[in-house]
Amino acid sequence: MTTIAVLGAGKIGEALLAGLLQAGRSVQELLFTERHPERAAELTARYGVAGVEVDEAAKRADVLVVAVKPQDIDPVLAELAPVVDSASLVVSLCAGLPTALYERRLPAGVPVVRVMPNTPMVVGEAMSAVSPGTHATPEHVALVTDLLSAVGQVIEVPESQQDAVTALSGSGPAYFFYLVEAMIDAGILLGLPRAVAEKLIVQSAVGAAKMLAEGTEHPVILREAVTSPAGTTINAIRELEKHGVRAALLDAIEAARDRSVELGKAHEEE
Ligand SMILES: NC(=O)C1=CN([C@@H]2O[C@H](COP(=O)(O)OP(=O)(O)OC[C@H]3O[C@@H](n4cnc5c(N)ncnc54)[C@H](OP(=O)(O)O)[C@@H]3O)[C@@H](O)[C@H]2O)C=CC1
Ligand SMILES: O=C(O)[C@@H]1CCC=N1
Repeated sequence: MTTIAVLGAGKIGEALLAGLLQAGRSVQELLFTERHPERAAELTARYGVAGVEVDEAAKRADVLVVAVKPQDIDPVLAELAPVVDSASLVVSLCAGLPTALYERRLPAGVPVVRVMPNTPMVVGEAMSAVSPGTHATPEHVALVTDLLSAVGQVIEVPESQQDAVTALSGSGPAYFFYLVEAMIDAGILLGLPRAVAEKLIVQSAVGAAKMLAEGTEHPVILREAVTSPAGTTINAIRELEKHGVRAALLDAIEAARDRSVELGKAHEEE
């Protein structure tokens, strides 16, 4: 039995707990820490998982998953430093934070694996990218990969690519939700009841995602197949091009990458 403690069970930490439970992990294999007792009580009531202090998490867990905001990392590392050693495995889900930061602040030899997951782990469809730090062995990577495979797909990338990964798949679900939200609004503009607009767009998204996931055709071919000569779709595409939606996406994702780099730089010291 591998015991996993989530340090900071906010949105992504809760998604991980929920996804692991959904995938068949027992509540005895999971722990979490939270700084507000009300939040801890809410999570325990919802999932049956125990909320503990950091020292107990370090004592009982094989894997310590850090899931606090990057801006909140300093006190977490200060709490972890006296209670972890090279037998622990620290997994960071934090955007921008390099494994080198953990290696500087924790005792020598503590293995660290940096992961960028995303929230679809609640439905077993996460995309997670893992990168080992200096002291993480292939076995550590395999353990983390195995853990995350229960809640979605996992790839290994060089740590130098993690800021780009964060901008693409870490934040990616938000871009799709944003587009869906805008398309539902378009349905309202055209006079459809909200519930009807939602059903039409959500099922279109599910269908399109399934076709993409099958991977038999390139996205361009799939789009062309919808775009009939002198039909409706090409009129919409012309408007999207006119409004620079493609360029906006390139700029948006580049900006997300830059923010990830900046979050890491905030801890570039010592
Ligand atoms: N949300 C997402 O889709 C993704 C997030 N991430 C990364 O995951 C991390 C968390 O993000 P997210 O879940 O969105 O953020 P949240 O703020 O929702 O979650 C962080 C949680 O950690 C708690 N916390 C903060 N400090 C401590 C501490 N010292 N001890 C225990 N708990 C603490 C926070 O409490 P409080 O509410 O009091 O601040 C909060 O509940 C970030 O680093 C982010 O980059 C990675 C991939 C995707
Ligand atoms: O917005 C954020 O900073 C986090 C990291 C990736 C997704 N959410």
